[in-house]
Amino acid sequence: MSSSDQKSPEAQMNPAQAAIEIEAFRTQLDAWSHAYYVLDAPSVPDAEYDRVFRALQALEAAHPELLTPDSPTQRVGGQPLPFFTPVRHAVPMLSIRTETDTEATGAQAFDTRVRKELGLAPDAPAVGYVAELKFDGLAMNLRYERGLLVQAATRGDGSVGEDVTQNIKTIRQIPLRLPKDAPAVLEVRGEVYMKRAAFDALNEKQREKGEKTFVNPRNAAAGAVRQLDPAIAAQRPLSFFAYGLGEITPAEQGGPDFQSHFQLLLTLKSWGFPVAAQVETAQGASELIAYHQKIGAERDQLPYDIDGVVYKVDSLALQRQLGFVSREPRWAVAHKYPAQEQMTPVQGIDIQVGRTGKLTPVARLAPVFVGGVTVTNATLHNLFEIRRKGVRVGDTAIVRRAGDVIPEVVGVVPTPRPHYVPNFRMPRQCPVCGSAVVREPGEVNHRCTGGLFCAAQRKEAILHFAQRRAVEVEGLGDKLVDQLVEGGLIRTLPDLYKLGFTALAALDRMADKSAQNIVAALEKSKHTTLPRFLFGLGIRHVGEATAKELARHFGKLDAVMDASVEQLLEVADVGPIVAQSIVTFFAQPHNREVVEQLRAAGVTWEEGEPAAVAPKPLAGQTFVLTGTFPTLTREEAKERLENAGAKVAGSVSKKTSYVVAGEEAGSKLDKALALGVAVIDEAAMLALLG
Ligand SMILES: NC(=O)c1ccc[n+]([C@@H]2O[C@H](COP(=O)([O-])OP(=O)(O)OC[C@H]3O[C@@H](n4cnc5c(N)ncnc54)[C@H](O)[C@@H]3O)[C@@H](O)[C@H]2O)c1
Ligand SMILES: [Zn+2]
Repeated sequence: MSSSDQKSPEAQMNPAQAAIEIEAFRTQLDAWSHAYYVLDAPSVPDAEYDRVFRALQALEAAHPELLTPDSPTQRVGGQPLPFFTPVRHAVPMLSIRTETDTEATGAQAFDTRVRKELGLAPDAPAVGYVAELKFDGLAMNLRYERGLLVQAATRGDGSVGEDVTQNIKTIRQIPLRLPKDAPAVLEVRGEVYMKRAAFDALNEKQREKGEKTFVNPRNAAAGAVRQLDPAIAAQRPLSFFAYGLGEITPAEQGGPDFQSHFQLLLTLKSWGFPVAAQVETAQGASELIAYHQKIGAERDQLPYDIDGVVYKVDSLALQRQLGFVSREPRWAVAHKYPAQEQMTPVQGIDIQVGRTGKLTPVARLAPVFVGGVTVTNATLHNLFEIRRKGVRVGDTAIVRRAGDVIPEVVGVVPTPRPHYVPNFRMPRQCPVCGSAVVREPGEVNHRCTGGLFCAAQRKEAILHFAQRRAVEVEGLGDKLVDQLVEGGLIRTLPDLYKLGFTALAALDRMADKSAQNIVAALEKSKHTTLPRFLFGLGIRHVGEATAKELARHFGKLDAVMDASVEQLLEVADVGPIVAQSIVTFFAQPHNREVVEQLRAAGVTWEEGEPAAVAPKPLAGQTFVLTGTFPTLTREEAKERLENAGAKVAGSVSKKTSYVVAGEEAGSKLDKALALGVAVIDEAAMLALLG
């Protein structure tokens, strides 16, 4: 406490009141810690946890008689999970004191404290430090005996961690064997983390499968490390950085005689451990401040999350002299940056239409400072993510912004809603163009079907139409399309053919010669073919090959436009999803108008006669699928069979033509055998498909 007469609000509280407050804070922090450390599923952002943690620290400081050893402020981490073998650490794994001030003064405060503890005179030389990144992952103790990795353990509660050796062995960066000069016993400490790109890819995959996503890379890494199945851990790409030591053969017994932390890190590197390139030595507070600022500016560009930097006294002799307080060393401090996750109320949910027609729900937020910028909206990805995370208007969202990735809502803080709020629904019509919104079976995303007309999709539509494999307008690239659309010269595709030399030549950075070339290219593009034109319309799932088949089958554009799902299904290569997509596309009046305008603008092709319909090889046959196939997923097999005209049913009956059985086939196989239905494997099915 300062010597001033003014008492802090904590100190003014009477002891009974303080005891109640303290108890409430401890209960809250314990619950959050359990979710965070034990379940790997944080329920609030770190910033919120830290805020309550500091409030508890302040109360305990003002009322030291209420401090108990079981307080969250006195403990490290969480209980180890019972299904891992416990590992008692030879040297405890502690926490690091956090300098809460994210400004430069944080480094100053640390240096002042160190100098005071060491009893240095004001004119004594600057203290030597090492400055490192504070990786946002989980701490790991790697134990090597006679050069071999024998055990990897989590921090756990600091004294007892969990044996996760099998999972850690899947991290390629961690050496399994050390060079000859490594000591007989060596424990290396460092952080296991997941790179942001790996994390984004993992979540993207989870999202596509409609499965639960991870809140942040730390959480994903912790979940992977504390995974019972090493095969799953191996699929989650993890990385490692070394930053310190646990037990080591003493110098008297032939171990290395390190003098400084920096020397220790260099040696770890020489033994094959990854050490961050950003580790630096620094003299005194001013160089620490400079380091904090430099890394702060680079933070967004780093391929992994850091939540701050760590300063350590470099001399190991001075470290020993400074020693430890209950849960942290006195010779190190973490100096943070603005948090990458914050809480804020959701004020509304808007829909954004992307350039390919995907509808993305976006949370409109009360402005919040996160990851170094003020954020007012954050993506919710898709309807299923909203449902899974349980986000409704009025809820308090946890918003994450890391790197230059767009901010996202990773969850909500579970709090009761004061009144009933309906579940969010996706609109049935595109908010930009009014066309029908669809979601295909097995897909998580909703899409606008007005591809040719929708203002959100116009750039994409023009580029797709003008590409070489479609209606080819030579010289019409990305930049020019941007210029034309943003300058208001083109609203829909047919406007392309209204562009004259004068309008083009008037554009910025457009030479007369280039303008002439574009006019000529546009003229030339008017003579095209039906397959190119059909492909150029950008109908979802209609690629070049399908466009060719459609043209061959129907001969004329109008026949394609008016075809029913059944008629489309007769086309080789067209299954139910493609057929539905074509029908929906031409059911949008605006898409049809655009096609008419293109024809009116003079786009022509030679039409042909419809081809004689070759019956599909498996028309009239019914298949039932069961078990896991060696090469195809069930969905793929179904699609292939349906494209070939077969029906795929869910249960076996006398009418079933074939049961395709894979590994671990279930009761359907028994039924087929009982009814005498033909049972084939995947290879035989592929043979039938031809
Ligand atoms: N959101 C929640 O509900 C919740 C709950 C509990 C804890 N937390 C968060 O956990 C953190 C507190 O945990 P803590 O006590 O482990 O402290 P800490 O994680 O802030 O600091 C200690 C850890 O830093 C790591 N570290 C990274 N880089 C390092 C480096 N270069 N040198 C040394 N160590 C390095 C080590 O793993 C070490 O264990 C806080 O950020 C807190 O917000 C959050
Ligand atoms: Zn639209």
